[in-house]
Amino acid sequence: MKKKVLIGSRERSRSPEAMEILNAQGYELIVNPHDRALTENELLEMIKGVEGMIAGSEIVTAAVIAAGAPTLKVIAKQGVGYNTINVDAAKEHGVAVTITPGANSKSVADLALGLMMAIARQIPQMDSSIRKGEWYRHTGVELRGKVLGIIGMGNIGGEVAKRAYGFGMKIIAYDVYPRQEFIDNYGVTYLSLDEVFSEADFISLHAPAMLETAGMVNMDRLRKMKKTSYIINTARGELIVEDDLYKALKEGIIAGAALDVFAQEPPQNSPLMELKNVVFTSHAGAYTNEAIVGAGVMAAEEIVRVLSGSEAKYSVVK
Ligand SMILES: NC(=O)c1ccc[n+]([C@@H]2O[C@H](COP(=O)([O-])OP(=O)(O)OC[C@H]3O[C@@H](n4cnc5c(N)ncnc54)[C@H](O)[C@@H]3O)[C@@H](O)[C@H]2O)c1
Ligand SMILES: O=C(O)CC[C@@H](O)C(=O)O
Repeated sequence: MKKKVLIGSRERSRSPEAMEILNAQGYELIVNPHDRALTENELLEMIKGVEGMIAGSEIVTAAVIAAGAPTLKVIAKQGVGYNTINVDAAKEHGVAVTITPGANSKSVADLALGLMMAIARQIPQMDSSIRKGEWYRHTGVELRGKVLGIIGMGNIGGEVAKRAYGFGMKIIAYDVYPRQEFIDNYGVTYLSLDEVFSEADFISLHAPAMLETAGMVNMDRLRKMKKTSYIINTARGELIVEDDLYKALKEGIIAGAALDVFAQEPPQNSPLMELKNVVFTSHAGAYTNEAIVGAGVMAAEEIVRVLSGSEAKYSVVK
């Protein structure tokens, strides 16, 4: 009997290269027919009898993993933020969970810099004002000479530092594991979390969503920031207390924000939408042709490794 593999990732994040790798193994592919994340009910149906799964942004709950057991052997996240997968349940059922480190870091870093420039020069605001027939020149600020604070200096944080260094920014960072290569290559100075918040002109978040980071950007930290400073979040919505950010933006405690990720996606009736000093993108950091192919291929290779009896290369189940 053919081994079944569920492709959970939505249509536009699927790469033909990844599908070819799986097809070449003779697997039967069960494919998410939608251009959206599968719901829990859909997953509960589709996971039955499946041995491997490529996961996109859908939430893989304990119930879904239990419904896939004991056939399910591996869930390969096409991406790096595995807070969407119940890893404890996977461990309990002997299911490997893998990620694709580095595959989308350049794309996310490009977007973080794009957002930084968008808020520094008010690019979206000018675009919408011209469309209304106006001709208003916003005065912005240069990135050169400004202090960039990076929270979470891993693969994406490192790529952001590389780009910001090219722009002549001074880079400070907070990470639980400082890396010498970033000090040597981009002159990064590691500081405490509170020092980064008080010294930065721009803060870019790149830490994973976990107990220790949930709500790390709250009113206490926002009040430590300069009134002229900006915050950019391309990591996870859980890192920011959105009500506090709204208040800080509305009351001029900070100058602006750019958000690719939200506590609830898509955001529903968020007061942030009323504000002019915020720029939004739709969790699109990893949505480039290059990252989709890179991460898709890495995820497919993990499925093949595990289903052919080898060890996964990038397992997150300890
Ligand atoms: N917007 C998007 O589409 C998108 C795409 C990819 C990743 N992401 C998010 O970005 C995050 C980072 O991705 P990455 O590839 O750089 O991962 P990574 O593992 O390479 O880097 C994460 C860094 O955060 C550090 N860290 C861990 N705990 C911390 C803490 N309590 N405080 C500060 N730093 C801490 C780690 O030491 C590591 O250096 C992912 O977890 C994911 O949630 C978002
Ligand atoms: O939800 C997605 O498809 C993007 C995944 C991305 O956020 C990641 O963590 O790598």
